[in-house]
Amino acid sequence: MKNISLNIDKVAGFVSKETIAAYAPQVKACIETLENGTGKGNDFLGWLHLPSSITAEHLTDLQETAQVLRENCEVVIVAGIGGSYLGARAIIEALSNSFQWLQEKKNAPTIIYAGHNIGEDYLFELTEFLKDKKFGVINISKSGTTTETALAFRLLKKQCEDQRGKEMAKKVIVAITDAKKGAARVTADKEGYKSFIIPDNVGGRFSVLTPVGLLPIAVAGYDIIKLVEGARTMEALCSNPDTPFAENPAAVYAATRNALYQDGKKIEILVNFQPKLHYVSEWWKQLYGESEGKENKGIFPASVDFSTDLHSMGQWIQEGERTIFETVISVEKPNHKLEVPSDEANLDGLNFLAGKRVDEVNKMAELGTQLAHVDGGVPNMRLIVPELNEFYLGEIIYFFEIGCGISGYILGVNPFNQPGVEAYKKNMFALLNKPGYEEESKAIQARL
Ligand SMILES: O=P(O)(O)OC[C@H]1O[C@](O)(CO)[C@@H](O)[C@@H]1O
Repeated sequence: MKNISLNIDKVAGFVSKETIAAYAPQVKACIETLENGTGKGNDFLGWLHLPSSITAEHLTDLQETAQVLRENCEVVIVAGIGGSYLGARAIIEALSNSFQWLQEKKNAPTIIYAGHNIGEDYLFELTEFLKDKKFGVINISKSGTTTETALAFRLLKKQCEDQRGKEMAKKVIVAITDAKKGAARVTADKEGYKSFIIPDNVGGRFSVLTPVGLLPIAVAGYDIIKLVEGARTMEALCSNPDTPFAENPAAVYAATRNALYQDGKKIEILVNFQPKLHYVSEWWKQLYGESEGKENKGIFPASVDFSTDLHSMGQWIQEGERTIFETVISVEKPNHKLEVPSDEANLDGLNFLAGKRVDEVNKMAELGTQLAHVDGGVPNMRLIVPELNEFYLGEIIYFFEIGCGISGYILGVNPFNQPGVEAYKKNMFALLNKPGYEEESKAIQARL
């Protein structure tokens, strides 16, 4: 069976293959540091061997819980923010029919996301939509205290209990949170919800292969066993310090992006040519942004959906400041076949494409874009994915996770903390006069 692979040929005109290969000893040392748990943030390495440590019993428990939600809900709300929803959304959207929620006949509950914003209209419209729906909630928060998620859950819990009764609510609300601490844990224990634990040593952005991602994915009807199998395959290949550098795609990825960064390429754009991958990019942006953006360092992770964004951001990428490089997620084979029809009148002049698959057109757009961007001064890597299924998405998850751990260590930061995100929270709590923030409230009021 094929695996995902990384092609860096189109980086060679910017940093040489020798420069990248010279990172091999450092990369090996970074993998050993991860493996031995001797580096920065070593209390958050639970993701490293997570795929191989997931038991069949755990997967069965998740599948059985998913089944309860599938049988009792038309809609399931996944309430969470950042790492507590992006991984699930990335996988579910990558695997779903693009028009899933418009389908009349459904074989799984519609998954809706909440708790990732504080938009009053969003929450109002959601509660309105849910009024006549049999809905359930998966409440996900590692800390159990994140304001966005807690606020949405407060509304959803009440509505679910009012609409479906306390007993049914107990059945269709599931909590995924810390084993002991946080408001989500307290509520789950008090109300008797089924709950799953987010291990202490797995940070939010590395948690997609814990119940945080696996339960929503199973509820949506996707095969979590295959997803974990894919991740295990990459774990065996990429977390082994003895895998030769050139055969370890995550090692090569981490080395290449750092070599480019040293060469002045400060922005990495994750590119896809399949709109279903939009949320894979959103997940990736948090993974790399929170892990590396600190100590006034770090590649800025950006993303585009092509060819859509070639008609908006394409100009900037082709001719703007030359501080960017691209990593393209290139899916080899689509899951469906659609040919361009021939048309006798040929008014649109497209008969030269008649009989070709739409994907052939897309692939030429991809190749043409790569060549144009490289000509324009944008180094280009390609992550080649044989097809979009659970197995390869599992490979993608682990590839990017360990690539991030290695890359953060090359950069010299702690890739597993996120101290910077507290600043806005502190100000918001002070502005809202949260109990315990009296001093901060006074200080911030004086600044306004
Ligand atoms: O799961 P929690 O604790 O609600 O946190 C959600 C997200 O918020 C952050 O902690 C940032 O505040 C992320 O790192 C995390 O993924």
